[in-house]
Amino acid sequence: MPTTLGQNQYGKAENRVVKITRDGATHHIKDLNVSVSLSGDLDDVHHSGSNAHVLPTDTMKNTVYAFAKEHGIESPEQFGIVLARHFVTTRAPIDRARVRIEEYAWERIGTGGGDGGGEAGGERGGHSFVRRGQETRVTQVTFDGERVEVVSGLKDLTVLNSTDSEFWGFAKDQYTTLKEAYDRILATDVSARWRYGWSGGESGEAGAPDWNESYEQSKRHVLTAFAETYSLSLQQTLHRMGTRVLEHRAEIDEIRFSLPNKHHFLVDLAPFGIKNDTPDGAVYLAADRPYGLIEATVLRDGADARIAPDLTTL
Ligand SMILES: O=c1[nH]c(=O)c2[nH]c(=O)[nH]c2[nH]1
Repeated sequence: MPTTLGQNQYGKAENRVVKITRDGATHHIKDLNVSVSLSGDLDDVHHSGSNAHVLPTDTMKNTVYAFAKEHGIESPEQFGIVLARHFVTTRAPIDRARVRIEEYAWERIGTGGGDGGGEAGGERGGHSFVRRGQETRVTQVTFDGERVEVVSGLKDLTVLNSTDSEFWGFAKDQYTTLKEAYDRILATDVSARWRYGWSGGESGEAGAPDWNESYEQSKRHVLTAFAETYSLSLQQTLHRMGTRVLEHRAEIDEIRFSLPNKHHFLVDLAPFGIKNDTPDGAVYLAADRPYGLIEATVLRDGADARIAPDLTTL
């Protein structure tokens, strides 16, 4: 039966790279999960089994580790760009490379020395780390031989406002039982992806944003907007978070969020003769499912919407 080969790509997924850089007794750690995927003139391997155009995924794995040593890991974005350019520019049949990276953050364990976990972390603290429990930093670099596209962001950044959130005036039908809320908990695990306007210099990273600074500031603006918005819905909070990032970070053109609404239900303690809506606080049941899922993109005026709707695929 005649068939047509559709979109295809191949690569090595989830290369776990830990790089230690020694600066005397003070060590630095970078901990990444790197996934490479290549596409191009790969019809033959699917049709006839000829592997002439197939750089082994094992080689991709080796390249990731060799580049970590040779080029260093300044940021996940810089590392992804170097890798993506390498595969497209050195392999004629390959016309597109996509590199996805997650970064797991570590912080120093301070062991005395009085500096409470500063640079060296005390006498013996320069090589002891504890995993930072907050968010995971993510990036995706795509290179098609001409343009670099960088989409970065974060996931699993859990935040909660214990007041300044309402939800009322919503549409109602015969199945609506939700009570209007004038003072509720608003909590979510922020997943965000932002796309940079920069698309690569003639060579290397000329004119590229300061990736680490951009990440830290964007995260800060997301958190500040969450904390400072008096919320009438999670949708409104999402829009404020996106707008704030675009207002303050000129290098970003588009930002998308996926926000689970982590519902907290006031527990009915009336059967026990206990009033549970007192002004001095209340007890809630933190439900894990089902959850509302609020997703939207905020764009700089005139920018293209290029971040895929489903953030779980990124
Ligand atoms: O912020 C909210 N947005 C909704 O769309 C919604 N729907 C719902 O039941 N609760 C909420 N809360």
